[in-house]
Amino acid sequence: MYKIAVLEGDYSGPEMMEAGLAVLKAATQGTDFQYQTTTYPFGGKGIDQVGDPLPQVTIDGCKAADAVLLSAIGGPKYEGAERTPEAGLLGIREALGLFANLRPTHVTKALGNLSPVKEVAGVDFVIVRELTSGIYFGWPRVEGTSEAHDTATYTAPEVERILRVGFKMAQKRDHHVTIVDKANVLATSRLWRAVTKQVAPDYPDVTVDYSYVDAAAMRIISHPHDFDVIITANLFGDILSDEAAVLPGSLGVIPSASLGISGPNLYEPIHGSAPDLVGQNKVNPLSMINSITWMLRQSFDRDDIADQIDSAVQRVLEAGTMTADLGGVASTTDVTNAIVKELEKEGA
Ligand SMILES: NC(=O)C1=CN([C@@H]2O[C@H](COP(=O)(O)OP(=O)(O)OC[C@H]3O[C@@H](n4cnc5c(N)ncnc54)[C@H](O)[C@@H]3O)[C@@H](O)[C@H]2O)C=CC1
Ligand SMILES: CC(C)CC(=O)C(=O)O
Ligand SMILES: [Mg+2]
Repeated sequence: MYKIAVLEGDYSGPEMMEAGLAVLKAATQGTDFQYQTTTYPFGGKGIDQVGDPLPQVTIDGCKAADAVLLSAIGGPKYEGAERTPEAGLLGIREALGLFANLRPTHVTKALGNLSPVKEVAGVDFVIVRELTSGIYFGWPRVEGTSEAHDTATYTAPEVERILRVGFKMAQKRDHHVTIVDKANVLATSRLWRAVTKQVAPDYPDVTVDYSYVDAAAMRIISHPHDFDVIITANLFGDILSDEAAVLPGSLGVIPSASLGISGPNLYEPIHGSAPDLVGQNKVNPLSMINSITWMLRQSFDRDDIADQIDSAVQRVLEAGTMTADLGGVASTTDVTNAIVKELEKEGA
């Protein structure tokens, strides 16, 4: 019996988690995939329930699980809290040692026509984002009214381990890595380049190029077919992955996987808690559903079940059942129920 830790999120987060778990249940019904979910207090819910966005019970429960599913946290109610939901999010990534965050941009046939950008069908790249260091974690941090400080820090081993994740991934894809940095300004970026030059010879079948982050931001939209694996620092990966989400038409379809050295992986949509959509049955559940298929493949080696969900999703999109962010008129539950129905047809 696999153990899945569930962190259900704030604002629109729980609606997405409910949709994702309904699809997981339908897809695994009648199979030998046995699992139990346990929900832990986390983020804004952690603050509301026990006064802490990341209580110890949640860290312990996640560490003991086989995989963690997380739906986005945060929102207006928690702005200015002493310990914010976002601090809890950074904390769980650190506590589980999840240093590699994989964020794919894959424009399938069904999504190709929905993009505001031209000729994007077939675009397929992955952003490999360093997740537990850089400016989001650097010290000192000084919060002030007349002056404030954030510190960007990287050590060579931190850079090396994320580079190796990206290079190995490129070996299984199109053998092309782009390092995105700001080496014309930042010392940390120059360290990334120096470490890349040491690591790259271990992967002779992979071509490496470098792009400053400002130019990369433009090329992701103007020449998205140029990329295969982008490896980049925490802050740049956060920003560029939201930008890249424009290519398949919406943030609401992009999943992510966060991997560590050992212990459970964590799967979550890349976007936030969409407070503007809360309670309206409008949020796109596909980013959560796609996160769950990734979990089935990566943590449980169940490509068979993941493939069934993926094809059910494609059929539902091709039939035009989609939420407003993709230009449709369907609700969250319409999309979820349509996917469940497709899965039930397969199982029948
Ligand atoms: N992993 C996490 O838990 C993350 C949490 N956040 C937090 O989320 C809160 C809201 O942040 P925002 O800047 O508003 O970003 P957001 O990603 O929640 O929303 C940005 C825009 O995208 C739309 N959107 C996002 N997900 C969608 C979906 N599945 N379907 C349809 N539309 C969707 C929203 O409606 C909004 O218009 C903040 O407190 C932020 O700190 C932000 C990013 C990641
Ligand atoms: C909310 C932040 C802490 C992180 C973020 O935006 C992300 O991981 O995408
Ligand atoms: Mg983000």
